[in-house]
Order: sequence, then C-alpha cells, then structure tokens
Amino acid sequence: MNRVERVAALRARVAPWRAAAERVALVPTMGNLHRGHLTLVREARARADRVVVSIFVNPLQFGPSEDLDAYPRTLEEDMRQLEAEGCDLLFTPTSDVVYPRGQDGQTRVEVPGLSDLLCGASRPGHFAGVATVVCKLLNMVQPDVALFGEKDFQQLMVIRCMVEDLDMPVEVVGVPIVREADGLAMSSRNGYLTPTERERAPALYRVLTEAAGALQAGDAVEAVETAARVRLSEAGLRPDYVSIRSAADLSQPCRADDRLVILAAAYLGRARLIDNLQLRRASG
Ligand SMILES: Nc1ncnc2c1ncn2[C@@H]1O[C@H](COP(=O)(O)OP(=O)(O)OP(=O)(O)O)[C@@H](O)[C@H]1O
Ligand SMILES: CC(C)(CO)[C@@H](O)C(=O)[O-]
Ligand code: BAL
Repeated sequence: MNRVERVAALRARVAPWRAAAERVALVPTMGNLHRGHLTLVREARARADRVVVSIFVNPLQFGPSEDLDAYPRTLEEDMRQLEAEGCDLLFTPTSDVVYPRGQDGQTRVEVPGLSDLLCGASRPGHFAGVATVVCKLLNMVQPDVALFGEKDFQQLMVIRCMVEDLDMPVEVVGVPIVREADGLAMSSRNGYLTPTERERAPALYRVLTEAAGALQAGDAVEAVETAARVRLSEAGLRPDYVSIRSAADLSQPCRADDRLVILAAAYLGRARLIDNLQLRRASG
C-alpha cells in the first residue's frame, strides 16, 4: 500500500488506473480505524478494482468547543489494518493541503434544510464542513464509487443530496451499521467512554430497538419518541434527540410513509453517541 499526502501525488497514482479503465473506490475516514471502517473497505474492494482510503480529521466540521484536538490519531495502527485489508492507496493530507487558503478562505458547500435538523441543530456548521471536505475529496480522487456508513445516516443523506444537486459523477453507497456484540454501534468516540460508561452505552441501541417494536405495534410517533428519551435518561445517558423520520428524506413521517428511521444522539461522559434504526411500518 502506498501513502501520499499531496493532491498531485494522489492524482499521479490514480491516473494509470483510470487509463487502464479500472474502477476506483474512495472510502473517506477520520482514522482511528475499527471494524466499521474495515467493512467499508471490504465493500469497496467488492465494488471496484482499486481502493483509496483517506484519513483526514477535518477541522471544518468541528465546532469551537468540540473534540478536534482530542480526536484519536493512530496512523501506524491504521496503516497496518489497511494493508491487511488490501487497500491500494492511503491519502493522508494535512490541513494546509486541503485548505491552502485557510479555513476561512475556503469555498463552502452547503446543503440547506437537511443540514439544519437533528445533528445539524446541535452542531451548527457541521454538515457544511462535511459537505465541503467530501466534495473536495471526491474532486481530488475522482472515484467511480464512494462508500459511507449508515451509522452517520444524516451525513449520508447530506452527501447524496450534494452529489445529486451538483451532478457529481460518482455512485454513493451506504453500508449498514457494524455493531459490537452488545449492540453498541462501533465508533471512534466509543474510546472516550470509561468502563462504567461503556457498560451503559448499549442502552442507546436497546432503546431504539424497543421504540421500533412500539411503532410496529401501532404506538403514536410522538409517544414513542418521548418514551425513548425517558428510557435513555433512566439508563444514565443524556438524550440530545430521539426522532422518528421518513427514511427517504428525513421529513416528519406521515401515515403513508412505510420506510422510517429512528435516529438518536445522546451524551455519555465525554462522548456524544449517535445511532439509528431503519424499519418498515405497514402503511395505512
Ligand atoms: N459502526 C459503523 N458501521 C458502519 N460504518 C461506520 C461505522 N462507524 C463509522 N462508520 C463510517 O466510517 C466512515 C468514517 O467515519 P469516522 O472516521 O468518522 O468514524 P467514526 O467511528 O464514525 O468516528 P466518530 O466516532 O468520530 O463518529 C463514515 O462513513 C462512517 O459512517
Ligand atoms: C465523511 C467524513 C470522512 C468527512 O470528514 C467524516 O465526516 C466521517 O468520518 O464520517
Ligand atoms: N463520523 C462523523 C464525523 C463527526 O462526527 O465529525
């Protein structure tokens, strides 16, 4: 596996693949890789001839009081894992490479509406930071396909919307959530949890599962959301939001929506955990 830090070097590596009509996949990450990321890489290998992984802790998507400095950086171990997964090329740009004019001088990509809800309401500017860096990474690599995890469900919707609105010639693939044995969605930020908090953390998925059962049994959306928030608090988590939405566009669900998604975010110690569960409801 080769590693490059600059855009010209990246393009020089990708160009011969393109010339040979090979299909190229991109898996954007912020590093500190776990089984969730490696599943994306495996899926990328199944869908393309060449796999490029990027590791970049994007300052533009962090708020001023968030964990940019504390975010775990484990490049040596990440490289070992990527090598074992058969990644062809690792792109590890610095901030200067991605934002040569500085963050304030950077042209931004905004996806209105979708970016303002849920995680976007709690993290103002976050999704503009995500859309901007993903747009740049897609332009740098010019992959045929790019893969993202459904754990970050809203992020995936924002990226799909951006790609459609800007006519970007790339296929966006969502990969199902990879979980620990006790149901906790894998996430780099799980590493912030103390042993006691780690024991409490699976309550997030448990509460989502119970909420899905209640919805399928015919309980009203608002009652299910309220009950889920109470259950999270009882389990020792501080709910940010629990929200039941249409899985098609994250709008408030109407009776006719059969594909729903229950999304939740909750604080636990130093971590802000997110998770979601998609379900089908009988329409009527
Ligand atoms: N458990 C998971 N299952 C599937 N995809 C995942 C999982 N965790 C992360 N991903 C995906 O991996 C990609 C890179 O994510 P990122 O590097 O931010 O990891 P993370 O574990 O989500 O980190 P964080 O704790 O900061 O949210 C994203 O597309 C994300 O949705
Ligand atoms: C997509 C992404 C790599 C953009 O920085 C990040 O938001 C992430 O890791 O989910
Ligand atoms: N995985 C989402 C990236 C973030 O929370 O900034």
